[in-house]
Amino acid sequence: MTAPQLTFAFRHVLQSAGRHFALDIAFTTARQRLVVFGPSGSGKSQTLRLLAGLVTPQQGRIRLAGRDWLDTERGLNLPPEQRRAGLLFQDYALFPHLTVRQNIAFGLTRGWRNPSPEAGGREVDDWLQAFELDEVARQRPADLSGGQRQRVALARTLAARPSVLLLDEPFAALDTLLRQKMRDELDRWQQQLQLPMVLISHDPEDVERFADARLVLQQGQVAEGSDAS
Ligand SMILES: Nc1ncnc2c1ncn2[C@@H]1O[C@H](COP(=O)(O)OP(=O)(O)OP(=O)(O)O)[C@@H](O)[C@H]1O
Repeated sequence: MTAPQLTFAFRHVLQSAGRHFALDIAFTTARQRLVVFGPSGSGKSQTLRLLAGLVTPQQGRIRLAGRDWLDTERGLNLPPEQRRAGLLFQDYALFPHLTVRQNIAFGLTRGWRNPSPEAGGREVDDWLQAFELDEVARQRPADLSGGQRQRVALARTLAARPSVLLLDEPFAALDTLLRQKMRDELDRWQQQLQLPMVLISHDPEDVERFADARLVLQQGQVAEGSDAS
């Protein structure tokens, strides 16, 4: 039997301005692609932030691809840079002052504050070509279409050679046609690189396309968990 790709359990209470939200989730899957689904405010983004290590839960464990990332009982908590998660959010978070080439090179070189305009050499050339971005390599994000921006963001994420992809509504800002194209792109790259992937979405088509395993959240709890293996 194959070892589970991903297993996690969290208990975490968020508090601000007199409101609190409790997340209490446990899930295990042996599959590579997990879609986290659920209504607005059910705790999807918080789950992703906890997986990425941007937030530490009051209590929790995470094990991914044979490696422990977090075990609060043992005092283990790998910082985000050691988890090497490739994060992609719906607003893409591209650097507005850097060109397309520099944005991708930033993923590749991790830690360089200002990649030079020619940064990244051959490897960035390959990513530019793979995502059909050669012609806009010198443009800045503000001068790109939504689909181009999305491709830059995905190229930058993949160029950093992540150990896992954590994607928060990555297609939400795209029109239907582009969304379809970007789903194909992601599908292709995920399979080629064999990267474990956690994708958050409200969109049933994402579930249809990517959910080898599915986790449905409701008010911070597991409403339904299924693993197709
Ligand atoms: N710092 C905080 N303090 C208190 N509550 C918070 C905090 N951050 C988020 N929340 C609450 O946690 C809940 C879950 O938020 P989360 O962003 O994970 O939802 P979501 O399922 O991703 O929703 P959406 O689909 O709208 O993005 C929400 O009710 C939100 O108001």
